[in-house]
Parts: sequence; structure tokens; C-alpha cells
Amino acid sequence: MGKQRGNLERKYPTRRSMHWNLETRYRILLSINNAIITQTSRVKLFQALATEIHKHFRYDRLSINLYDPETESLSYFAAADGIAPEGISSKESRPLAKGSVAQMVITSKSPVIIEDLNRYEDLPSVISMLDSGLTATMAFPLMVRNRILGSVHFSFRKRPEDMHDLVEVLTDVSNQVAIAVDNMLNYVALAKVNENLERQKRFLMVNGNDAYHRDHFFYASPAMAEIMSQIELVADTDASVLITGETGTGKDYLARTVHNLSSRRDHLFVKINCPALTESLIESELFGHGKGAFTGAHVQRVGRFEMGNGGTVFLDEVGDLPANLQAKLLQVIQDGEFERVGESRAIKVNIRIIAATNQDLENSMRNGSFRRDLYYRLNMVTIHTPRLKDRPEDIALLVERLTKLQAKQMNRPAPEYSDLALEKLIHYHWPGNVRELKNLVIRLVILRPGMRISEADIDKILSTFQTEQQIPVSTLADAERTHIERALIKCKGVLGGPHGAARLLGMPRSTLQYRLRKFGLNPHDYQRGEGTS
Ligand SMILES: Nc1ncnc2c1ncn2[C@@H]1O[C@H](COP(=O)(O)OP(=O)(O)OP(=O)(O)O)[C@@H](O)[C@H]1O
Repeated sequence: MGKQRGNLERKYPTRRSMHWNLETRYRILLSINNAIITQTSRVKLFQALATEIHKHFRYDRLSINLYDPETESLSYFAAADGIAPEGISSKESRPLAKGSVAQMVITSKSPVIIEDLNRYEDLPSVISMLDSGLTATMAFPLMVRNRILGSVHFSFRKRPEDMHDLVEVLTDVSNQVAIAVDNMLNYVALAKVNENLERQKRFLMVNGNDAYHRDHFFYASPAMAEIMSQIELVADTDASVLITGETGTGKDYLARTVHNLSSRRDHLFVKINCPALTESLIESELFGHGKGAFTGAHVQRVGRFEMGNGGTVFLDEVGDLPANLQAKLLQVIQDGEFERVGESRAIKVNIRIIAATNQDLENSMRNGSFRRDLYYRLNMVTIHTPRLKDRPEDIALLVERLTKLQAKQMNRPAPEYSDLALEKLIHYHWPGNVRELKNLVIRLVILRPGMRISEADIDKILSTFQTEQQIPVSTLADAERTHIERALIKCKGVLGGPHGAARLLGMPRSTLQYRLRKFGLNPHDYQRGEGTS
């Protein structure tokens, strides 16, 4: 289309409307606004808009186009109201056609008014309108925060007599429509994000941790059977539960079982590994923080207690909680509320607390490292998980079931155990409890798939376990020094360059030199590619 013709028809004097004085205009805008703000779907919003606009103006076709700048395409916000010209698909998105009315509005970001469509027969989009009896059209850009969302089009069989006034009023109406469309798009996008999160949450709750799957917990001992019946009794109450026992005895699993058997099962089980909480971020991790609460807090963060609302918060290794947090935790348990870091608004939560420890908390209370009042809050019910060696009835069953399970998960044939091999396992002292047994089984499934396991095999694997446990763990500084020395030997004392130790260690030469001074190492001592001792 000739640009001149478009501009010519687009220019309108801004004069006060004869028909619609200011008061009437406000009333119209208010009634349109009221009709659209409560809508929660695109279709309903569009219908409400069309109905409301029709009360005040006569049109023969109303449509809203959404523009996608990335693909330079258009799609309808909802099916158009009124006359549907042929050849315009209301479902799929279509490229923004050159010379179309929508393209002119979107690229110029200003209204396009065509009083007589007959004069623009050369435009494809006009032909289909003319064919369906439309003779005039007005299109307005939908702008929000300087961004073009699309265009709204009003078309007429007969040119309205009050065209000039109508343009003025419809410009205001279009601004209103733009806000409503923007809100709706954001609303729909947010609802989608929420739906996805909800789906992911459900997936994680069902499939999250196979190690703690309900059918993957095995026991045959009366001691464990007694514990399971206690758990069933306590699960559907809100009583706090303290689970004690050595590492690897199944405390974590039991905590999840309490949650899964309770009416809180549809909410989250939030685990807090107390020793892993770093001093500096501990509070924001647990209670969340407001935006800008401290340097680096760019967005608001929901803490673990808030996440667990309605569900269960599991405090693993609670004996390691520092004193200041013990006080805070007590307060949260007592009041059922807390504040995010940097915010003063109290957040109410309904959580059930389960705590676990392998420490003797009674002793910690006596020596003052654990608060007595917190202890009594945490252990309305105490469940003690016995060591594996104290429930030998479980061992054979665990070996057999875990072997089958692991073999299936790794898609390998399960090894079989000789009687003597099993006997050996039953009499082993299992310092790492079930976790250690599970590790042993995993190794056997990997190293001896489908084979028969002899007593000698068990002896061998248990001796490697013991050796591993006996190798002393060096300090980080010692490990770093040894590692740097290995690099110096390999590079024959050369620090810089492509074959130097700095490159090998992935650190700047200056940093390496600093470390050498710190450890009292001299690169010259390694020139022969050997160590100093
Ligand atoms: N009875 C059981 N049946 C099957 N697997 C078990 C059983 N008990 C423990 N496990 C497995 O042993 C591993 C350790 O269990 P869990 O994490 O519950 O122990 P824990 O007492 O919480 O250990 P920690 O104190 O070190 O956190 C997990 O992989 C768990 O699935």
C-alpha cells in the first residue's frame, strides 16, 4: 500500500468529541474495565469485552491480534466477534503480512483508520474484508510499557457517521484493552508455571528418592516390626518425633515413612541436613529472605520452613544445630511463625517436626550444648533404630532383597550367595549398618553379576571395606601440599608455560607461587622429576 494513502487516512484532528463528553467516556471506560478485570481466561475476557463494547458502539467485527516479535507472526487473542472474512484462520499463527492493516499498526505503533476499504483493493487483507461486506476499519496498537502486544481491530459494514469521535474514544478503549490483554497473558503464563511446578512437585513426591521407596524397605526382626507399629500409631498425629540411632540404620527412611503415613503426605517432606548448613546463610536457608535483605539477595527466597508448610520438616543430625539456631527453632515450633531475613512480617506455618540424631542428646543437654527446652519439644515420641548387628534376623533378608533390587535397577543378573557367604555376612559387625550392607551388595552386583558368591569373596570385599575405613583421612592442607608436589614432579619443577605446573593445576602462576611459599616448597627440588624424600 502506498505509504501516503495510509498516512493520509490515519491523520485525525484531536478535537473534543461531540457525542461522548468526558463524563460519558469515563463511564464507558469504567464499565469496560469492570467487565474485564474479573475474567480468568482469554476467551471469557474477549467475550466480556465484546459484549461491553457492543453496549456503547456498533461494530460488525471485533478482533484482537497478538504479535510475536521473535517470529514476526500474528495470532488471534481469541476467535473474532462478528463477521468472519474467509481465508483468515482464527487458530494458527500467521506471518505478519507486508502491507496488511495489522502490519501498518504494529510497525508504526499508531492507529490506522480506513474509512473506505474500496480504495485499498490492492491489499490482500482488505479484499477478504470487502468480500464479506465490510467497508471501513479502525485498528489500534496495543501498547504496554512501551512494548507492542498486538492490535485491536474494529470493522464496519457501513462507515460510522461519527467516525472522528469514535476514533478518539476507541483510542482510550484500546489502551484499556492493552492492559487487560497484558494482564491476561501474564496470568496465563503464571498459571502455566504454577501448573508445571505442581506437576513436578507431584512427580518428585512419588518418584523422588527411590532409596526411600515404600516397597524398598525390608525387615524381619521383631525389633523393627515393633518400630513400624509405633510409627503407624504416631504417624497421623502432629506429635514431634525424635529418631535416634547410629548412622545408616534407616532413620531418614523412618522419618519419610511417618510423613507418608500421615495426612500431610500431599505436602512436602522437607529435609534439612543441619551440619551442612553454612553459618553465613543458615538463616536465609531456613527462614527465607526478602528482596534486597543483604548483598546478593536479588530476589525473594522462600526458606525451608515455608516450603514445608502443611507438610513435614525433617531436621537430620539435629544435635549439630548451633546454639543461636536452637533458640530460633524453638521459637518457630512454639509460635508456628517466623520472619524472613530482612522482613518484619510474621509468616505463619503449620509444620510437623521430625528430628534425627546419632548423638546422645541427653548427654549434650547435660554438658550444655543442646537446649533442654528444645529437646523436650522435639521428642514427644522417641524412636530408637537398633544397630544392624543387634537385629541379625534382618541381615539375610536385606542381602537377598537389596541384591535383587539393585540387580534389577542396574539391569544385571543378580549374584547368588553360598550358605557360608551368607553366614559370614550375618556374623559381620556392620559398623556402617544398612548403608554399608547396601554398598557391599552394590559392589557385588557390579563385580560379580550372576555369579555365585563364596565365603572367600565376602572375606575379600569386607577386608577392602575395612582397609578403606582404616586409611586415615589427611587434612585438606596436607592433601593440597601432596597434590602440588605431584604436579611439580610431573612438570620437573617448571611452573609457567604450557607444560608448567600452574597450567596443570588450573591456577594462575602467582597463586601457585604463593602456595609454594606457604608450604615451604622449592620448585628446584623437583627438577629431576622426583620428590624431595
Ligand atoms: N530396612 C531397610 N531396608 C532397605 N534399605 C534400607 C533399610 N534401612 C536403611 N536402608 C537404606 O540404607 C541407606 C541409609 O539409610 P538412612 O539414610 O535412612 O539411614 P540414617 O540412619 O538416616 O543414616 P544417617 O544417620 O547417616 O543419615 C539408605 O539408602 C536406605 O535406603
